[in-house]
Amino acid sequence: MADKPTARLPFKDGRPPHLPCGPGDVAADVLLPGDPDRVALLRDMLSDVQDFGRKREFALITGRYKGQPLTICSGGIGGPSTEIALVELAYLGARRVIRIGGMSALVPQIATGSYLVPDAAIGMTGVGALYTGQGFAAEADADLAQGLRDAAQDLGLTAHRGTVASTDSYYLGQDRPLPDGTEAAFLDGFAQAGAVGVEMESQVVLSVARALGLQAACLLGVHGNRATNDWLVDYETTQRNLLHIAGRALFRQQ
Ligand SMILES: O=P(O)(O)O[C@H]1O[C@H](CO)[C@@H](O)[C@H]1O
Ligand SMILES: O=c1cc[nH]c(=O)[nH]1
Repeated sequence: MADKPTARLPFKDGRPPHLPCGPGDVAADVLLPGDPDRVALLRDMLSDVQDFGRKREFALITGRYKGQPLTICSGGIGGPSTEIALVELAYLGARRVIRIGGMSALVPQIATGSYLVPDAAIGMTGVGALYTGQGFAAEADADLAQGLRDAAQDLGLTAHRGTVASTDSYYLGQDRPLPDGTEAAFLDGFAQAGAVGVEMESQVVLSVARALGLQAACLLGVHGNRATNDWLVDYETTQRNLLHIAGRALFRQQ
């Protein structure tokens, strides 16, 4: 890679234009939450932490989880920022990526406080369509996904299996009312296509990771349930369990 940034690839001395870090700063294994505050929340669960700070929505730390090197990097909300994070992480040496985040279930059987490890992500994200083609499912790495389900079970936590739907929209695209009362009806279509949950990034993570040759899977805490209208007000425990499940899955495999 050139030392001098070019318009085509604006890295400087190997440092990417968006993530707050450079060569040698990223571990092969990466957890990708959406919210930068979740990087801070999980920080005390790692040892030997190097904090590279934050640029825009991208906060990044690298440390050790039970002795193994691990990076946690936030990717923001939605496809565009998530694609940026994944591509820059891949340039910096990431090999396995797990999206850790939240979703709402579309079926009553998947209760708030439980987890979903999708086999695949469908939906209507622009980045997903760009990388995978409109209408195609993006598949998780089967071994990594099964490792996450096994790890959850070992920890006594319930991890469901199924398809998740991702969308670029939190309000209209997820059938939430706008201030003038306008409501859409996209969730039935996702459920009819086989999805059991909805959120905003899994289709992006799985399709971009596949194109980059990264092993990737998603581990989603169930923050809401659209069938029962239940909403988890405090999801700190769920978020911290995401790190325990993911860490166990990543490092048991080796
Ligand atoms: O919990 P995170 O990873 O932020 O994910 C979910 O929450 C955000 C919306 O509030 C979207 O990014 C959605 O996918
Ligand atoms: O309902 C929800 C919950 C989390 N994330 C979403 O995108 N939607």
